[in-house]
Amino acid sequence: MTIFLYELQNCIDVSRVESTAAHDKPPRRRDRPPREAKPLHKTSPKQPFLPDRAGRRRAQTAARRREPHAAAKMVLAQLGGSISRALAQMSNATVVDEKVIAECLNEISRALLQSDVQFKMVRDMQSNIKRIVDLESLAAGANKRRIIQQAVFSELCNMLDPGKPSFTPKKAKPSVVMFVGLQGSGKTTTCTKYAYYHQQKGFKPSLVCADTFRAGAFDQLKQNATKARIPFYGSYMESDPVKIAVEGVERFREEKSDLIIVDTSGRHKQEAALFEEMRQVAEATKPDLVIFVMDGSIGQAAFDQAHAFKQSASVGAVIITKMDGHAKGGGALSAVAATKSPVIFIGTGEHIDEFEVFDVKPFVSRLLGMGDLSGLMNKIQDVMPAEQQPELLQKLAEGTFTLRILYEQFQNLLKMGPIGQVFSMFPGFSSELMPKGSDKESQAKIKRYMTIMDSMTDAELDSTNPKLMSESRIIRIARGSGRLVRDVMDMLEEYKKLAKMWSKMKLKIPKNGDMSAMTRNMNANNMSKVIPPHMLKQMGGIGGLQSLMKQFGGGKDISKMLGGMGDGN
Ligand SMILES: Nc1nc2c(ncn2[C@@H]2O[C@H](COP(=O)(O)OP(=O)(O)OP(=O)(O)O)[C@@H](O)[C@H]2O)c(=O)[nH]1
Repeated sequence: MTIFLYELQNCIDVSRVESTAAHDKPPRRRDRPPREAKPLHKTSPKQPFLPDRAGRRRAQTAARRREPHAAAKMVLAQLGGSISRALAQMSNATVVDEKVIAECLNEISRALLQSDVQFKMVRDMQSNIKRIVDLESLAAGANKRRIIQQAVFSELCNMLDPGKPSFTPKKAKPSVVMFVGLQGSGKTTTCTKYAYYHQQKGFKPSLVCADTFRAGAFDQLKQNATKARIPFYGSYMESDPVKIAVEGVERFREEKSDLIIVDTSGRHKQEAALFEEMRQVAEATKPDLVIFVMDGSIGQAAFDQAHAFKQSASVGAVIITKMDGHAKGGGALSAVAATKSPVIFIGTGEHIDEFEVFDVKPFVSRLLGMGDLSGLMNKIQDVMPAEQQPELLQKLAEGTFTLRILYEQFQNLLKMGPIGQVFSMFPGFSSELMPKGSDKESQAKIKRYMTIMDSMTDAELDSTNPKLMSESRIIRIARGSGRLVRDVMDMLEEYKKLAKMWSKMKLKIPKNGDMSAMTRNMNANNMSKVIPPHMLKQMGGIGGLQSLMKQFGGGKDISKMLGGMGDGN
């Protein structure tokens, strides 16, 4: 845990860097009539050409007209931050009376409205909370802040939960799932992620590319599907998406695929003809589920656009993409309201496995800065195989914090997903606290360190002797990894700091091998010595750390988290 905390704090320190990722999109087919300016949400790296200055100005004006409240867009993390602040301000008040509660609710409503949530939803939420928090009927001494926080929590959960689960595919029973969404929302990428997720669960998925609108769509799907070894169907020549969809579905039904995924063309709200095409594909393939893919940054326009899709195809579920880092996602609540369908997954990166099942309660809990400890524990247990844990503890207890251990922990940390998200799983933290871009920067830093370590010998990786790293070795490692000598020295400095921290932990492994006894000495005082001061401050000092550890369930769960060998395990 300390390693994770330490690495998390390193992420907060890093300065913002611009992403240089480029993704060129092939030009659209020439046989289509020319289209209007691209929608605002289209990611710039995918622009097929760079318009001249006048063209850019025209596009910007058009974009502003389409999204009048773009400036008011708030990132989801900011929404959580605003709500948490409103609640915190209320708890600072000496007496919680009607006026204080009204102010707090107004503050929360303002934050929700600014995050693109529909006015009616906000108004309903406000009156529901007022009903729950009826001051007169509350017993004296009741923790009003907690009751209000709980009410806000359950109201947000209600907003995100349409009350009916979506269709879920069953193994060995053929289902057709059709993906719809705006241009560039991440539909094609998400189709493959969805197929891959189910393939890992034992399904036999297949992909049909009925996107005949974007010239590169078939190649993109083909490439992704090939990498994931998922059968695909599409055509370079055929321009009728309905024909391709029907042929693809038939082919894969014959091949006994139990999850046939149909990718359709990207839409823009105004393009009525394309909406009609989507309706025809749905009519011809009779999907069991239509999934609306929405870019997490769509903002204010989310409700109307989701509503437009719902009207043209019977949307049964929503997937929100680009929720990694600081994606704007206030519209998620509106999309659920507009489609009356649940969010089932979120996309957390460009890679195939950067895809998470969406669970309403942990999500809202993180949003409100209440953390998601069970999610965090699951994540840690997922990435650190149980059989590795006792061995790691044993080594740490012996004071052998080697570079190899650090390398393995880096691997685990990267597997845990975007660091901002891991961060928000700690109660009291919000990913809002992290500077923009720091997620990418910290991941890049970890990968850089790992590249350096890849150029080390086994003896160097397993050594605990700091003197081993002589000048000549450092120069050799820098040359081998293509990095500067200074980079290697920086990495070694970080390693030394961590090694020192672990030596302060003074873990004692009892002779009888009872690891729980060892982890019991990880009390708040002990832990506070190894947590970087500004991180400790954010946690609310030793008191905050104590309550965090209590929430983990004391030594027992910490031992579970660290070693999976606590009492009764
Ligand atoms: N960071 C991040 N990028 C994503 C995510 N999902 C998709 N993308 C990226 O978003 C861009 C658009 O994705 P596509 O899958 O091509 O979008 P599309 O909706 O199929 O596009 P059209 O065919 O034009 O409709 C690509 O660069 C993807 O790599 C995500 O969850 N996180």
